[in-house]
Amino acid sequence: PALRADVVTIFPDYLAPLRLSLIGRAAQTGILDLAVHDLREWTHDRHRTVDDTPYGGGAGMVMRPEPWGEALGALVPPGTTPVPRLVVPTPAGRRFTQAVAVELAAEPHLVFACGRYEGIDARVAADAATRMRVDEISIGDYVLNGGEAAVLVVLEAVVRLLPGVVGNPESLTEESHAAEHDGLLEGPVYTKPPVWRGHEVPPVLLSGDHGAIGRWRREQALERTARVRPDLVPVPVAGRGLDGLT
Ligand SMILES: N#Cc1c(-c2ccc3ccn(Cc4ccncc4)c3c2)n[nH]c1N
Repeated sequence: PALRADVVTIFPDYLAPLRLSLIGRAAQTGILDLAVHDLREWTHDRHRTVDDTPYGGGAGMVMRPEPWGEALGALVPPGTTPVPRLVVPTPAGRRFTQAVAVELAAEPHLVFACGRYEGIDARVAADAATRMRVDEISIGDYVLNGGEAAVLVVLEAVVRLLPGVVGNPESLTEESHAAEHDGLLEGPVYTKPPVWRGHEVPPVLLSGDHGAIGRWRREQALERTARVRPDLVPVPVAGRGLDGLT
């Protein structure tokens, strides 16, 4: 497979959508080797306890280190090659961006640790870091109840970049946030009919003049990016100007 992904969670059913559509097909065709594991497999008490009260007090519960240590030890036994990257979703992580998705898509093996409660005992990541790269990531500046939704987001963004997953790989270079699109947002898209409820498709798109169409699309991307995400608009670099961006 191009990518092996292990997901450890106390809610394995939450990852069921990964069996659908593009990601599901990638798993079916062997591009992706996906395994979802229930953390409680690595508990030994009658109640299969995965959490406990936080040292230092405070609200909520913290995930105990022992089950995680055993789970990661089972999934990444000493001597495992290639050494996987441990991806830990957390509100306190580095921002997950398309550039990070490209980085992760180059990895042969990813292990995802889905936390719940107030998070995972910090010693789990510290201990794992002695044996593998640990990447704490956040999918955005809003608060979720756990890491599972983040894993769905990250895996979708990563797997679609793998060769053979998306029908037309060219589409990956023309989309919003793609480096090949200078990180700009895409402009509007249209299909048949040429007029719908009185709304016309911009005539240039029906002109067959591919130079004019390319310029129009560029202009639309710049205009939309400046309006919706001014932070993404490239600034002219001294001496390089906006080559090709105007
Ligand atoms: N990625 C990502 C995230 C999360 C996230 C991820 C993992 C966990 C595990 C536990 N929680 C709950 C919690 C813990 C501490 N503070 C607030 C909420 C999580 C939230 N929230 N928002 C994001 N963008």
